[in-house]
Amino acid sequence: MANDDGPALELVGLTKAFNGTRAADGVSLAVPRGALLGLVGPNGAGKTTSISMAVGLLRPDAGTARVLGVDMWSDPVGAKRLLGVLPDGLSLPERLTGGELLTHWGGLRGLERGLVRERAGELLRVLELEEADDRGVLIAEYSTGMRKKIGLATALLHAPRVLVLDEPYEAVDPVSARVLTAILRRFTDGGGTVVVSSHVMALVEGLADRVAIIARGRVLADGTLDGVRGPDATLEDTFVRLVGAREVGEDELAWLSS
Ligand SMILES: Nc1ncnc2c1ncn2[C@@H]1O[C@H](COP(=O)(O)OP(=O)(O)OP(=O)(O)O)[C@@H](O)[C@H]1O
Repeated sequence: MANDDGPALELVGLTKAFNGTRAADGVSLAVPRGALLGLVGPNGAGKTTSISMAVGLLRPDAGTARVLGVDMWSDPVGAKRLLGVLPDGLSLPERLTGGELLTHWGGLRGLERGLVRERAGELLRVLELEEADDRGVLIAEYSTGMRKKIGLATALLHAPRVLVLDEPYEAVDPVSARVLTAILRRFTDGGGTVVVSSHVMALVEGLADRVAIIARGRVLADGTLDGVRGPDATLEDTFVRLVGAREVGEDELAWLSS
């Protein structure tokens, strides 16, 4: 059973090595209820690995995750019921339309058919996928941004309490990005909790109230946006200071300007 207090999502010492190298090295985070947390880090930092372990897609070597107090690895069904996930590189059934996917997904989630029809129609409309659906466009024909949006719709369909979205804004046009932000705000206003990974610092600054910076498989900073970046710095300044910036030397890639 979900508990009534404590964090919405807890990552506890999550560790995973690939070929002897630790992609996540004791990642611990507590995301309070109602928070919108931005998870940022450079390429290869371990964001996707940590998220995948947190949502039950990748078995950790050590550590665990709890969703509203429900342990992901001892009660995966209970934990996943509370969770909506947009994974990295989501694979979708290409021969279905968006509407068919949502109908199928709702059935798998054990939702009543009428409710699925209602919610699916609303999600397709709000995410501006309705017109393509009316024309019978298959997911195989979707653009990258449309794939993100239908993935998000599957994450929302069962009205989860915690959303974990890996790069949800990637390839999404500015109008759809606004819709996505409005959906996430409504979700947190209603007491839901969101974790969003992103490379775009300005986006995280405008969206999140909490931030965690991860690099080389470790959490370097975690807290409120103001607490992490300080009163005078931007999130990007803080990120570069903690992660370290690489300058391109004058003699490097010289052949590009010859
Ligand atoms: N299945 C895998 N097999 C081997 N190595 C992996 C695997 N998945 C991830 N890695 C390695 O683990 C490290 C962390 O990768 P991860 O995808 O978690 O980083 P990330 O922070 O999500 O990066 P990006 O921002 O580039 O998406 C990288 O060095 C990556 O090469």
